[in-house]
Amino acid sequence: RRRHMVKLAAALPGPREELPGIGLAHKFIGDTEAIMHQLQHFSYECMENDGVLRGWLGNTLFFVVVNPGDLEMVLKTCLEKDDLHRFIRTVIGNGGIFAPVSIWRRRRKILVPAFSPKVVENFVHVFAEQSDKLVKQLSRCSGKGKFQAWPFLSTYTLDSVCETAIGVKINAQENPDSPFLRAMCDILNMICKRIFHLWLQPDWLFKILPMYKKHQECIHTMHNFTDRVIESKREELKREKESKPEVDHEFDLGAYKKQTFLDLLIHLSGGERGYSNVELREEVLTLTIAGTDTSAVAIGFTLQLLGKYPEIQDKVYQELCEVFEDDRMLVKEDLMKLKYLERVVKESLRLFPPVPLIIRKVLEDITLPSGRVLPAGSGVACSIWGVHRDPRYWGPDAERFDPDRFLPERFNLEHACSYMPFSNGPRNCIGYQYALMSIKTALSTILRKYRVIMDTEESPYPYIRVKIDIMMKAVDGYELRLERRERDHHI
Ligand code: HEM
Repeated sequence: RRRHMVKLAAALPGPREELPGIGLAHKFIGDTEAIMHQLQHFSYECMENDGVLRGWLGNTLFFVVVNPGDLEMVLKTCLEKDDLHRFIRTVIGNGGIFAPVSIWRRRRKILVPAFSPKVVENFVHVFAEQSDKLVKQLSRCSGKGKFQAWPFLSTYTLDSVCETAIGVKINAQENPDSPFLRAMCDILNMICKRIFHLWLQPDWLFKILPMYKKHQECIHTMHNFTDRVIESKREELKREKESKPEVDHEFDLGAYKKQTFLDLLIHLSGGERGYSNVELREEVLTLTIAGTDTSAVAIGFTLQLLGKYPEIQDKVYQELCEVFEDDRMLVKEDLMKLKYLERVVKESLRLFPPVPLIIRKVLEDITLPSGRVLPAGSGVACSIWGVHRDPRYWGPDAERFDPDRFLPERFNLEHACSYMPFSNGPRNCIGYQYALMSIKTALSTILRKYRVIMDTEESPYPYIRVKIDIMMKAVDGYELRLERRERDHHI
């Protein structure tokens, strides 16, 4: 099988920097900014090689793919996640996102109705309340020069996810030192180090390092917190059932409109005979991890882009003035009206996708629509960063920040996979509508109150230094300045 793999690999172009024996491993020893830079570099090299590039990492064979036709096939047929994801399983076990396909199928089926638009739009009031808190927190920094927006944005998304997923107000925005938040940040950082630093990968070695103790403490904190919430929810449901035995407990989405994901998962999986407490914890933690940093990153990049291009920010503000005639809280009907803001967010997700690449495993040889063959046993890195910036599909000004490319009359992509910040196919992001609502609510609330100021970008091609930290994040922690809008109480 290995000989077969080597033979097929040799038929495809590889990067110039490959060394015998170690392949490209020497290219990934730098910090997370250097690693992201390499990944971008391979994506561009991949574009030059007709959309597919191979590379060895030690003994493991990987392919980078940016051809949208090929990507569609990979995302449809290769559903198994790469082994690198095993490090995150120490926290979320078999939670949907990285679970083996055999477990994932059932869990996805249960999760789909919980994310139906009818359920998700009922969370908008949570996003609006949390955005209001965010704006209050930001007032401490407005008019006081540059500051890092990241701690404000990530606590906004964590508070929103915790309230909608488990119904608990953890108040991370007011208490950024909360043990759960600290544990989540620390564990994600350690997992990222393990993914990219080969020497931290063997379990036996990792267990004797000082980092291991902290790793276990973080897991304990996160599991303990979630377990307590689940136990109290079980008791609440039991009490409810005892007090109203005559009520029909059959599941009805309409009746559960105001419920959290935890309520929905208990009911959709079959109530007392459904998910065990461990399965519930795995699913809840998956949603927390999948939904927190991703949306915060998207808000951060969009704010920085608007700071760099004030004329685009003015247009967003204009639209906000038209939709909000006074200083009221956002309601779900407003979101549909914010069409320009939506184009801005989509364009920001195109140039700065929070998940810049997805890695899947090839279990059987596959022949791609472009004719290339990926051998069984290899890994495929689907480069979202690459496909979003390929001039072949986005034109010669592919790297220009131009929200109007999403105008219905201009947006006519040949391939669905040319734009896929939320991935594509059966394992795509289940939370994309939730994410867009949360992002638009936060941005519209911030931008009604404040003007974002950055050094304006002379070039139409925005440059932001980025690193890979599970998600792709700005190196500077989303540094910007805020200035209060003069007519803040009456827009
Ligand atoms: C801007 C924000 C977000 C981005 C860019 C994003 C991106 C992604 C991507 C690219 C994947 C697919 C990975 C793959 O194909 O292998 C994914 C999966 C997933 N996302 Fe998101 N996501 C975002 C927000 C959210 C939110 C808010 C939630 C939940 C509250 C969420 C829950 C999930 C889950 C559960 C999966 C796993 C789906 C499965 O394997 O069946 N995401 N996300």
